[in-house]
Amino acid sequence: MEFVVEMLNIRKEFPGVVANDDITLQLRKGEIHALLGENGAGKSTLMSILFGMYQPDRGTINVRGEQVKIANPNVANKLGIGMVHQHFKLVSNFTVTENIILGNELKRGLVLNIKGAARKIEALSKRYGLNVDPHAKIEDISVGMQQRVEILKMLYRDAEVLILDEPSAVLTPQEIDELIKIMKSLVAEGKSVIVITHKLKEIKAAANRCTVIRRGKTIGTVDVATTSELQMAEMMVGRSVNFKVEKKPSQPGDVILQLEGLTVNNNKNVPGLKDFNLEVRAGEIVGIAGVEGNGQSELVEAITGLRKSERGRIILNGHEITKESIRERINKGVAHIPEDRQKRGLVLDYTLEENMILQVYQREPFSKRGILNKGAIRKYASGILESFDVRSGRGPLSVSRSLSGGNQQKAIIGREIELDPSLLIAVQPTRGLDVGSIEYIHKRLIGHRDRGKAVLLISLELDEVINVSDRIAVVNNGELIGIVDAAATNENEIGLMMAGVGKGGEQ
Ligand SMILES: Nc1ncnc2c1ncn2[C@@H]1O[C@H](COP(=O)(O)OP(=O)(O)OP(=O)(O)O)[C@@H](O)[C@H]1O
Repeated sequence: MEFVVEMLNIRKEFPGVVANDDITLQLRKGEIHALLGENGAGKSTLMSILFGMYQPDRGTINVRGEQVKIANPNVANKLGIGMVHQHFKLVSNFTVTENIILGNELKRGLVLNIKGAARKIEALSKRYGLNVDPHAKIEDISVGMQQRVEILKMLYRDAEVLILDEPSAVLTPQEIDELIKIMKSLVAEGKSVIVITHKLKEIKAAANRCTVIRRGKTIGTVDVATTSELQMAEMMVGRSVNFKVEKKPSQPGDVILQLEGLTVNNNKNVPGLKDFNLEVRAGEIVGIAGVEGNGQSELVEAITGLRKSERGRIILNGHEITKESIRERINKGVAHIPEDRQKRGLVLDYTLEENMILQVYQREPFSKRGILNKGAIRKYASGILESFDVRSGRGPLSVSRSLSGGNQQKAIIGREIELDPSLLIAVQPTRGLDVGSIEYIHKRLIGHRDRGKAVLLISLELDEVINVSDRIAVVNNGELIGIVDAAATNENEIGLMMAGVGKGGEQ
C-alpha cells in the first residue's frame, strides 16, 4: 500500500504535558483521512509538526516513501503539504488573487502577472468546484468562501496533501455539505486530505479512514464505512457515550428576561433585529434557531450591552436595563458565553486563573481595598477548571493561549456558569468540543435551568437547539417567525420556519 505521508512514533512534549506520545498516522494517496480525538488530545500539535511549525522530540516522517525533516512551513510547501488553519490568514482589503500570490510570488520578488495568476486561480476554482471569484475582496465574501480561498492557496502552490484543521467549525450546515463535496473532488483528482473534526456525522459522510487519538496516544485507525459513530466516539473518550440529552420537563417560573419591541441595527446601520418580542422564564431554556446572520448577533449584543438598541425595551427581573452598561448588566445577573472565544471570551495572554476572575476580581474575597487575594483566586479558578475538566499543562497558571481550542471553550463556559447568573446567554456553546465534552456541557446547561435560572441558547446546530431547549424561537431576517415547544417539533418544521414560513404554513 502506498502512503503519501507516514508519521511514525511521534513524540512532542510541552511544559507539563506530553501532547503527542508515540503517535502513528499513515495517509494513503487519494484518501480522506479523519483525525479524531478529545479536546487537547494532541491533534493540532501533530498537524503542526507535519506542517513544520513544531519539531518533534522523537519519531520519523516519511513523504512519498522518503524520510524528511520538515524544518518550517516553507519546507512543507515544497514537499507538497499545505494546511488550512482554524483562523484564516487573509488580508481583508486585498482581493482573492492578491491574497493567493502574497507570500508566494510577491515574497520571492518575482515580476507579477496578476492577470495570469487570476486566470490560473479561476481554472483551479472550476476544476475543484470551489466557485470563488478571483477578483472579489476578502472583506466582501463569506467565511465559507474565505475558507475556499485558503484551499485555493494550497492548490495554487501545488499541494498534494491538504490538512484541514476543524474546517467545519466556522461553517453553516449548507456550507459543510459543500465542503464535503470539495474534499471529495480533491481526492478524485489524486490529492490526499487529512481533516480534523469533532463531528462524527461528517466523518461518516466524507472520510475513508479515521485515526483516533486519546491523551496524546494513538488508539487505532478504522475504516469509516464499517465503524459506527458510537464506536468511534467510544474509542475516542474511552467510555460509553450517550448521544441523547436526558432531561425532565421544565418547570417555568417568573419571567427573567423580557424583550419588548426590540429593534437593533446591524453593522450596516439598518435594522438587523426588528420589533422583537420574547420572554425567557426562570427554569427554562429558550433556544434561538435560525440561519446564521438573521439577527442572532444583534439580539445577543443588545441584551449583553455590547450594542445599543434603536427601539424597544429589555427587562431583566422586572427592571429595565435597556440603557445600562455592560458591567451593570453583569452585576445584575447576565452572563454570556460569547461566539468568538478568542476575541471576546478570553484574554489570551493572561493566565487561566486571571481569566477566571475577569468579572469578579473587584469582589471579596478576591480583593479587598485594591489588594488581590491570590489564595482565594487560585482556589476559585482551580475549582472551575477541575469541574469542567479543562486540561492544560500548568493548570491555573497556564497562559490561556497555550490551551487547545476546546479547552479554552470549556474554561469560558465554566467561568460563566460559576457566576450563577439569573440569565445565561450561551452562543454556540459546544462549537469545537468533542462529544464527551458536549454531553457534559449540555448537562450543565440543563442543571442551571433546574436550579431555577433562565438560559437563552443560540446555536446553528439544529440538533442541539431541539434537544437542549424547552421552547424554540425561530428567527428569519431579524424577525420572530414563531415559538414552538421543543418536545413537539422536529427539524422539518423548524427548517421551514427558518426559511421564513410561519407556523401553520403562512408566509
Ligand atoms: N504551544 C504550546 N505550549 C504549551 N502547551 C501546548 C502548546 N500547544 C499545545 N499545548 C498543549 O498540548 C496539548 C494538546 O493540544 P492540541 O492543541 O494539540 O490539542 P487538540 O487535540 O488539537 O485539541 P482541540 O480539539 O481542543 O483543538 C494540550 O494540553 C495543550 O494545552
